[in-house]
Amino acid sequence: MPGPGTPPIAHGTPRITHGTPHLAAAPGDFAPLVLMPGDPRRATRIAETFLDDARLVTDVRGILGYTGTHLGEPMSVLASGMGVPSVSIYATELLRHYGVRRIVRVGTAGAIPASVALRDVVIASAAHTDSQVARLPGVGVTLSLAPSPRLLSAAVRAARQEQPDSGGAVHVGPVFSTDHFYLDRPAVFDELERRGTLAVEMEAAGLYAVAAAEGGEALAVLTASDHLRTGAELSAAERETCFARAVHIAAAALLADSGKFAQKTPNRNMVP
Ligand SMILES: O=P(O)(O)O[C@H]1O[C@H](CO)[C@@H](O)[C@H]1O
Ligand SMILES: O=c1cc[nH]c(=O)[nH]1
Repeated sequence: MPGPGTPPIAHGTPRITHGTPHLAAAPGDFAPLVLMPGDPRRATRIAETFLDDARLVTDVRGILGYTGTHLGEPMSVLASGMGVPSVSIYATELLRHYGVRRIVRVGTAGAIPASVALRDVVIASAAHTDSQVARLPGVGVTLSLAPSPRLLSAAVRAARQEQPDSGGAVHVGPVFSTDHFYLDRPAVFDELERRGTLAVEMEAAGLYAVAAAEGGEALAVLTASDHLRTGAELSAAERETCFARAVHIAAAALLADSGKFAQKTPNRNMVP
């Protein structure tokens, strides 16, 4: 308990003595560029297949984080868990305390319109949401949650440069980040589809909101793992493996003009 005269520790601004409340990594353990899948097992797979010399840097709550290099550039991968609160915690701690500059989510999503097929990639140029994360408390403002323009254009460039036989289509457009995985709301999806929304998932809006608040750059590159209209879906095993194209595009976006992202000094709140 704080003694008399001890300033209270605000919720969300913990006094850090060892890592952060949710990451056990030491200062400097994360690279400035981070790939962020939802699933910890996907984080391990990305570390094994996309990073050279990857080492585990955190495993608190089973949320696995690794750092290595990709094409010679330091790069990390950290799982986000599911939903806006979870991704917001990890993105905030990375950007605020570990000197991270860019985070690209590599997630799965449910396709909404018939034009998006299973295994297609969706680059989220905006994130609609039913989460409170889009509200600026007290001032009556709803935020437009959008990715970093630089990462978005780099991802689109990388998708255009793919080999013609590399798989299904790559789409660019708005997605819906919802707090509800199981709520059956066909009318909501009809309205969103009319407004050009390509897919539903659960984290992009939270990531974009945190990046805006913390001054970082973010993007979400999603793979359609199921289709809301047809009910078609990938197996759990395929969900784990079919994201390679999305990760290639995401890594290319992270590396855009990355020369300027030499490892930053970790935030002074971080006591080793
Ligand atoms: O596969 P990930 O990245 O976890 O993304 C999607 O899968 C989870 C739901 O099954 C949610 O996190 C949703 O956003
Ligand atoms: O959040 C998600 C992810 C995949 N498919 C969905 O329908 N929702």
